[in-house]
Amino acid sequence: MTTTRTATGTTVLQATGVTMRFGGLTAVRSVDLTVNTGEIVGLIGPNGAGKTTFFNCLTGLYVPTEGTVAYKGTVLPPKPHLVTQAGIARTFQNIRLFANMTVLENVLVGRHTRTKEGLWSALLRGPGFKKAERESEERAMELLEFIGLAQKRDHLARNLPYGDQRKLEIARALASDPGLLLLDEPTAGMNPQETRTTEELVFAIRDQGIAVLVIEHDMRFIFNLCDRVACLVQGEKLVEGTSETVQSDERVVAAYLGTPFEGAPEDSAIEEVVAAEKAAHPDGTDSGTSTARPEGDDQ
Ligand SMILES: Nc1ncnc2c1ncn2[C@@H]1O[C@H](COP(=O)(O)OP(=O)(O)OP(=O)(O)O)[C@@H](O)[C@H]1O
Repeated sequence: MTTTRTATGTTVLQATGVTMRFGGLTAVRSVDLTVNTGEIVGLIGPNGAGKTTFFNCLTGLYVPTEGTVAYKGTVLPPKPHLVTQAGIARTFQNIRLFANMTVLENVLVGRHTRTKEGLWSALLRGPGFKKAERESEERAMELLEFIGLAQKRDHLARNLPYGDQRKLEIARALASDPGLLLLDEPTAGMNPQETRTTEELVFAIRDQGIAVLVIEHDMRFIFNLCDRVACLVQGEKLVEGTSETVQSDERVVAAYLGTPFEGAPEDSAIEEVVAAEKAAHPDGTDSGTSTARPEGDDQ
């Protein structure tokens, strides 16, 4: 697979002031984000930062409390099928395949937004329907070739190894011929080899002219892959920039590692206490300051 970059250019996705409240909880607060053609953009942030909620706002699963989502300059109505029809496809954090359908059938399901034949045409199986069916199957097979699952077209989805199931989800998303693909933790649960293959696959998707926005916790994957990275913390966009900028930003490091709480003793104070304890108990007997969990404390 090639990893040649295509030129970045026009704006594909423009999210403006997206806010999502659940009762008293603001899961996403006034987030702006753009993705341009030819780009792979990463969305990172600690657990509960609002990444998936933001994806759900982009794809019409949630109606944002405030803000707009535009695709190629047109503001999208918050309805998943209209968002897909417009040109945005996604995968989910947890695999959502049709387990008892074949690999090919799963991809064909993803084609339905691009087939124009209606109910009567399908029931009567007229020439128009048969032609559309043939074209859909050809496109589905092209996609299976692309992701390397053509040989397994007749396998049931549930019998595929985990890494192949994740690939199949991506093929199904690509079946709607999107201009923007949203990937929610595509490497979750993968071994390093599978992660590397996924990285190559995402580059290849980008090289086909599809912009990509990806949520991921694997920082090595994100920083290798992305042209730009945005970091959400507690629903707000904390930092956005190149991989180099974001990975060296102290606020991002602090958000992941946790900032010291107010009033926490400084390192020098801790060292003083430890030294005093050692002096009082040079033989190493119990100092009473052990950090071991007390028996029966299972918090
Ligand atoms: N449908 C919902 N109703 C109420 N609260 C929700 C709902 N969906 C998400 N939340 C809350 O919104 C916040 C953001 O959750 P979200 O799943 O978007 O975070 P995330 O960054 O994707 O986390 P993770 O990395 O763990 O997947 C969390 O506090 C979560 O509990």
